[in-house]
Amino acid sequence: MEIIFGQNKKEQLEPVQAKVTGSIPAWLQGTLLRNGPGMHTVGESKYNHWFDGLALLHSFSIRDGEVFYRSKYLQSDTYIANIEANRIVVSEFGTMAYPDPCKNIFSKAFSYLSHTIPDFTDNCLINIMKCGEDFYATTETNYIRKIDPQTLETLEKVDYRKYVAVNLATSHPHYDEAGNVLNMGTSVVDKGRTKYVIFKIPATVPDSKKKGKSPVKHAEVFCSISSRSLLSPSYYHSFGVTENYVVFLEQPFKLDILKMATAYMRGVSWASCMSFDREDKTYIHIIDQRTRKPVPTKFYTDPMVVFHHVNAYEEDGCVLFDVIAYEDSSLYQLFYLANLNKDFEEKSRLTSVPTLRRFAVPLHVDKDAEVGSNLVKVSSTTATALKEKDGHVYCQPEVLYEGLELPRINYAYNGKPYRYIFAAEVQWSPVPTKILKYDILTKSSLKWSEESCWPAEPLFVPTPGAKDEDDVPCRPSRDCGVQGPHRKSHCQLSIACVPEISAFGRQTEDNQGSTVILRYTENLNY
Ligand SMILES: CC1=C(/C=C/C(C)=C/C=C/C(C)=C/C=O)C(C)(C)CCC1
Ligand SMILES: [Fe+2]
Repeated sequence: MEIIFGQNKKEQLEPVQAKVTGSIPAWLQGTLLRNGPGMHTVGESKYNHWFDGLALLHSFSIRDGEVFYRSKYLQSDTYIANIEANRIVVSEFGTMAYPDPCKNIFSKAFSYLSHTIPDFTDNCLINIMKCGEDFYATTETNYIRKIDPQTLETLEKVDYRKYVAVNLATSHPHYDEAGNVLNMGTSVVDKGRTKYVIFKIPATVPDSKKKGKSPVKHAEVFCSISSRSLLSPSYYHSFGVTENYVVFLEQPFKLDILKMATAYMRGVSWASCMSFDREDKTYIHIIDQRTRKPVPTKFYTDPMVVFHHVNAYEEDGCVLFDVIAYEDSSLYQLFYLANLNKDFEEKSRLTSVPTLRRFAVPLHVDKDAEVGSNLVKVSSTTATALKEKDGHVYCQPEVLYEGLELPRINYAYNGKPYRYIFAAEVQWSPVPTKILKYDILTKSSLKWSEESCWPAEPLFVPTPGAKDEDDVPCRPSRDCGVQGPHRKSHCQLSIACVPEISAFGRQTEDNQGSTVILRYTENLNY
């Protein structure tokens, strides 16, 4: 296992034809871009954490039932500095590194309170973001890297801070129908304030301003929320949107800015500056997109750790939102490469299973409502919101499903009432072995798995012109190749099962690496 996780992956610069089992429907055309860590050893030095690895870009070009795969390392300043020095010289999430004294491009790694935050890595390994016609590799620092989606070449480095004051930003932005990007970031100790900043990147730039301008240069602050604490803002990996609101969880999984400011001197990683406070609460901020202001009521729930929001929508005066939640922050712990050893499947166990929780937040709190009464009047959920003496509202979720991560939806339903979640099934081990289609209405699920296969984040691709949320209209023997009496379920799931972070892993017999497979899951066992 250690070999599979920690082994440096070879680039595949020339497109190679993938072996396709089953048949890919004729309408599934285009290029799927993926990102993830690919190199964990440089010279003699090794990263400590799987999320530290140097970004390897993957592309799957799908046309006429054929798939061509290629991959290329992101030529970030971090990658180039490491390769030139033949050792790790830039700090990542779980590894503190010291620059080459001669070429110290990332040398300003500590400073004082007004410039508390050091210069971070541009090893953009987490996701790919589309801004207008441009594609960017992203991580959670202030840097993003433009890439060429065809050749996977690395283009310019963009520093968000030039346009919006954020030191950190999520890798899970939202997109509206026109392709405008909505993202969130944290601005640390800026003019005496630490705040969460919601910002927009327009999909298109007005003609007059077009010359050489990428949409990111037109990023604008949409609104901001003060952090509860100047020196310990919450860590967050994603957020939710409905048609009119933004949902932000200020969770008790926090960054300690003073620890971060001294981490370089103390020789400890950024990860060691994050902690989960199980005595604290999770604050739920609901921001009205029309007024650009938070709904004034203080909503909160029990302490939890959320990485992925699934979806959110408005119903009967409430914002309903679904998240994958943990009881603590042990997930990050498991991805230390030292833990991903041979006994990993037995020994490396989560201390809580990721659960799908639905929250209901009442938008208008009746002043006359009795203390202790449930303000949620939505019949579709058992989630509650109890009014308290001080006017605060305590939200308790409905647990919908236990054991899933890497959730995706039909994105046309983002922010809207929806029914289906596509995810990876995760029980006690952080490595998924099944793909899941969860039906929120019937609370039932369908699963796919195959021996020695580790599926990654499944992507839902709707059939052009599809009517149902999960629809792949079935044209017997044409698209999905299934003969005889036809059930829609034969080809119901158009999942392109490919890696979210690192290559889709099929354990090879000699355990010497992973083969990339694109699998059209027409053989889901319903
Ligand atoms: C480098 C760096 C960071 C990197 C975080 C990363 C790389 C997070 C990856 C998260 C993933 C992949 C979550 C999946 O659920 C921080 C802590 C933001 C801040 C300090 C600098
Ligand atoms: Fe993620």
